[in-house]
Amino acid sequence: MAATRPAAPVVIGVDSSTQSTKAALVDATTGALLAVGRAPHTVTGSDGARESAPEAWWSALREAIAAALAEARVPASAVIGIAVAGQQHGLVVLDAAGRPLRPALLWNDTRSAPQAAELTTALGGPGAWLARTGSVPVASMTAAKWQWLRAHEPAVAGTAAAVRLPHDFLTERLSGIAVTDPGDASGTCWYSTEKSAYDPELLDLLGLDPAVLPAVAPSGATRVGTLTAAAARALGLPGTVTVAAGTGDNMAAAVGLGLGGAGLLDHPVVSLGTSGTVFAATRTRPAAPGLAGFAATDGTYLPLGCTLNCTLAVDRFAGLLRLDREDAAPGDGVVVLPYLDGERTPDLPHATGLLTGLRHTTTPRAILGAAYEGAAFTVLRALDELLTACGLDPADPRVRERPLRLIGGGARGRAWTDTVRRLSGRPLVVPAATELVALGAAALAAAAATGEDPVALATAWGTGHGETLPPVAHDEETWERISGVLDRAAPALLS
Ligand SMILES: Nc1ncnc2c1ncn2[C@@H]1O[C@H](COP(=O)(O)OP(=O)(O)O)[C@@H](O)[C@H]1O
Ligand SMILES: O=C(CO)[C@@H](O)[C@H](O)COP(=O)(O)O
Repeated sequence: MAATRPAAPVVIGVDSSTQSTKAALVDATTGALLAVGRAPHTVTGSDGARESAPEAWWSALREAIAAALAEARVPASAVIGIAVAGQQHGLVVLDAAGRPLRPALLWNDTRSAPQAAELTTALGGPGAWLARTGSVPVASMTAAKWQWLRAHEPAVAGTAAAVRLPHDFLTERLSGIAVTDPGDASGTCWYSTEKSAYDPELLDLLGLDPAVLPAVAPSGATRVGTLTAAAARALGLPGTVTVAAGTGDNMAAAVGLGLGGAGLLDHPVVSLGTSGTVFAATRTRPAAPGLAGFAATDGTYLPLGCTLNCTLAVDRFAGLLRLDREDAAPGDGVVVLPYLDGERTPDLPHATGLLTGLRHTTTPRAILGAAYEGAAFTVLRALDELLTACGLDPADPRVRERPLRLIGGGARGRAWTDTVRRLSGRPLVVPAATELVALGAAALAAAAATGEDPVALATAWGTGHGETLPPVAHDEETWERISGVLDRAAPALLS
């Protein structure tokens, strides 16, 4: 019979993202990853709609934790803390008993684009929003989703006793406490990153009663309570387990990478998942119209660019072409703008995919390669915007030689890393740990249980360490070709 592990204290970091829940079981002292349990999510909807059932996230969380505990053969009594990091922005509306009134409207649901535009105008334009929230409303932001709900389902909006984000819905299921954190709150567009509090005038504008919102835990204060008796029973864990405030998935990834706000533009991060994101930790409050000016978990900031079409869109091209996702060649003059879900960066919510540059000699592999190029270009262009907003010249060789950290499911793929290297011309650091969001959540959980600093813990654990891939020549020809197609096509893709 195999020996069981000694019961050293462990923590659970949960990544409840768009496509799945991942639960990382981590040694609270060394940061060693003992096991990862997974459970898939279902996303429904077409023509811009994207919804998931919050109860299914709760079931997936239970399933993923049970799988991780079983795999590691760790006794439940060893668990001392838990934290949830979730996909950002989703609108969860609950009745007075905490039951969802309808499926959640997800971050990549673009039906709220008209409401985002109306909100932008109502406050006096992008500058007014940037000054208060750090972000201009786009379809992804929770405020736009709330307005969509008020316009299309007023009875549901009118009866909502609680309004939550995905991660704080789950945190409340665990702890019984209605609490969110500054990072995820900053993705609502009703939280002021200037004042570190909900903005009463914005709540008025949105007709939102503050009583339906969770409290915002102060920056850096991660402990909110312990498991409720019902949650402890459902998870098979002791009721003494500390529950942390948790955060949004991108903020948790920053914690997992040990990013905490000091001179951190040295290491901008590119995440390749359902969303393509680019972010960096900064000490100054960012404000650029094409970016989200999020707060981080610790009182610093996390300016971020986010695309709607990354790994899923490219996998769709591989499926259509009946190719393996790694069976791609450079685009060879073909340009794909893979905006199958509309797009957020650039703000083209009604866009559809575009394919141009075909010849008799074009191969399926080149079309797939062009899809990778189009998706990577869109993320990397947002990186240039981010660097510019932070006062850096993206073309400066001293800036170009700073490594990008590449994370998310796509970072495991050769075609992705090759394409990002070629289109960025930058060195890449690919962390050996694949579940940076869950590991960041685990650091938040360990910090909540022990009182230590989560970023310092993740740094000591070394979760961000990985192989450095040297730069390859920047493929300027492909970059300029895609850039030209996007500039010419954008007016047509607007409607
Ligand atoms: N080995 C791999 N090579 C390339 N892509 C991969 C690999 N494994 C997973 N992926 C991609 O990762 C994506 C999921 O990434 P993940 O960061 O977990 O997404 P999310 O957090 O949005 O749910 C899938 O859409 C898939 O395309
Ligand atoms: O909307 C954003 C960031 O602003 C997305 O990054 C979501 O947070 C979803 O993340 P993934 O499921 O792709 O990890």
